[in-house]
Amino acid sequence: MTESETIAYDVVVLGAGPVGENVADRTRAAGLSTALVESERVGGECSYWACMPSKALLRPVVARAEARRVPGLGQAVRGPLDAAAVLARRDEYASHWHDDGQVAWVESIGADLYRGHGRLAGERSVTVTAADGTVTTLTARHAVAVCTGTRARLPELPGLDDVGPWTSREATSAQEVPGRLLVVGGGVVAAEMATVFQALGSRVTVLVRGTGLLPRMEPFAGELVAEALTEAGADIRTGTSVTSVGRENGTVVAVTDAGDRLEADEILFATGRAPRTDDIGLETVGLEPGSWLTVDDTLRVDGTDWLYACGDVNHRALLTHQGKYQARIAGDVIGARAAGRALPPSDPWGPHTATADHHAVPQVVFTDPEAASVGLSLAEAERAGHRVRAVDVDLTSVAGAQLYGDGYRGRARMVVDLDEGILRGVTFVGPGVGELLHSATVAVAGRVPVDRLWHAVPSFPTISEVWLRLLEAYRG
Ligand SMILES: Cc1cc2nc3c(=O)[nH]c(=O)nc-3n(C[C@H](O)[C@H](O)[C@H](O)COP(=O)(O)OP(=O)(O)OC[C@H]3O[C@@H](n4cnc5c(N)ncnc54)[C@H](O)[C@@H]3O)c2cc1C
Ligand SMILES: NC(=O)c1ccc[n+]([C@@H]2O[C@H](COP(=O)([O-])OP(=O)(O)OC[C@H]3O[C@@H](n4cnc5c(N)ncnc54)[C@H](O)[C@@H]3O)[C@@H](O)[C@H]2O)c1
Repeated sequence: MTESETIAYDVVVLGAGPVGENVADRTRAAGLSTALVESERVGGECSYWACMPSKALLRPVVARAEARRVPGLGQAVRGPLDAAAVLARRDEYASHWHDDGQVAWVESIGADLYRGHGRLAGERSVTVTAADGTVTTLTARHAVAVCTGTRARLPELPGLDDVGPWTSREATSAQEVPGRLLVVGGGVVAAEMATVFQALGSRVTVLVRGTGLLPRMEPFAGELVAEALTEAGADIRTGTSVTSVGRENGTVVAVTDAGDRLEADEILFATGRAPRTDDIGLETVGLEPGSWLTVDDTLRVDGTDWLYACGDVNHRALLTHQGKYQARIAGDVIGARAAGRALPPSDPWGPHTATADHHAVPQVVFTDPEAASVGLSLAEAERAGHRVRAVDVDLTSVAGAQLYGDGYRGRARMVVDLDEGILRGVTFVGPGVGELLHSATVAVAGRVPVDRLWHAVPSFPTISEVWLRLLEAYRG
């Protein structure tokens, strides 16, 4: 270890994923000197092993499926996908795993980038250990923001170390399509990656511990996605746990709790995320290494007046857009506090409060069909004690959906708060619904009265007419 200098900044941001970048952007906009510390690539998981490469892989899969449902066009796209071309386009969208473009952006906002592993070293202090062992100490006059994200969480399973399992990183950066792929898990990564590899030619088996896919959404979302995946040829087994794994002559062998022995070329564990806080010096500030960082609505870590945590690492909503929302708020809060401006004591929808994290988190799952939701599901709303009514509509009743593709299948639900006359949550499932979601997000975050929505007239013939069907069904 080579000791070097100590450099003082107004703000030090630990982790330059999408969230850390946005904190730095806002603190620079507030006129604060800002250091950004990154141990891997500027742009984080999202740019290289998550959102961008996964969506680049999914786009041709979904485009082909949609084209096949349009007579006159469908015949032209009967053939298989060109896997090499799909992977090559994915490489472009992952910037070939180089971060030069994002480094240039960091320079453009006037933040200083430090490459190396960052650790807290007591209050307002961060050490950065570079690849050559040089240690730089950064001190923060106003704030340190931890934005170190998550890594894939693997279960403890006999044989796992020897099998060379795929996580989301290997799946999103794969350079070859395995002949047979086992997917363990039933969440978003499992659903999206099963969709990709089934369409690229793998024989996919999905082992779901629970009762269905996408358990955080309304039940019909997972049901419709599973139905489509099954029709595409995937084998989805619910209520199934893996009890051991191994490799025999290069072949993955997984044994299930039912005693089944499944063989594959690769096995992907899409079993959730763990916070990257095990080696960031949390113990030096009285916090538990490896824990999620609990924050208040200004994104400040409980019990401190200088430490902030934004994005995946605070476990509020593991989504890029929501982490960036938190980053904008945290950056503005740090700027206001540094300038000595008091924040209004209680302004839930003001610029310094991450209220949407509790009420209006949107998410699109880019499968075929897409599943898109915002706010609370019916079960979540009931658990939260709201008096609600769910209104369901079959999307096939909408002319715009019929025109979108023959045999269109989809469903929508809005969860109405009967006491307040507003929407607690909305879910759409069907081809092309991802782009509809923001209308629902505006309605939920804006607490738009259901009666006023009656005057928001959707254009004919768009899929958005589902709003009219939902409101008609609600009025009865
Ligand atoms: C396969 C997959 C697909 C996804 N698709 C979507 C999607 O379509 N839409 C969506 O909204 N979300 C998606 N997500 C979730 C999204 O990737 C995360 O919510 C997002 O990346 C979180 O951003 P972050 O900046 O908090 O963390 P990260 O992106 O994980 O960035 C954290 C950064 O901190 C760095 N770091 C960590 N520890 C240290 C340290 N000690 N010192 C220095 N640097 C450190 C890391 O190297 C990394 O660059 C997906 C996730 C996965 C796994
Ligand atoms: N399009 C998007 O917005 C998008 C895409 C991918 C990921 N993400 C985000 O990334 C995060 C991570 O996604 P994910 O799918 O890894 O996590 P997840 O938490 O959504 O799903 C993990 C699944 O694995 C199961 N599981 C956990 N341990 C298991 C075990 N030992 N054996 C079998 N099953 C087990 C869980 O029951 C759960 O269904 C999510 O929060 C998600 O929102 C978002």
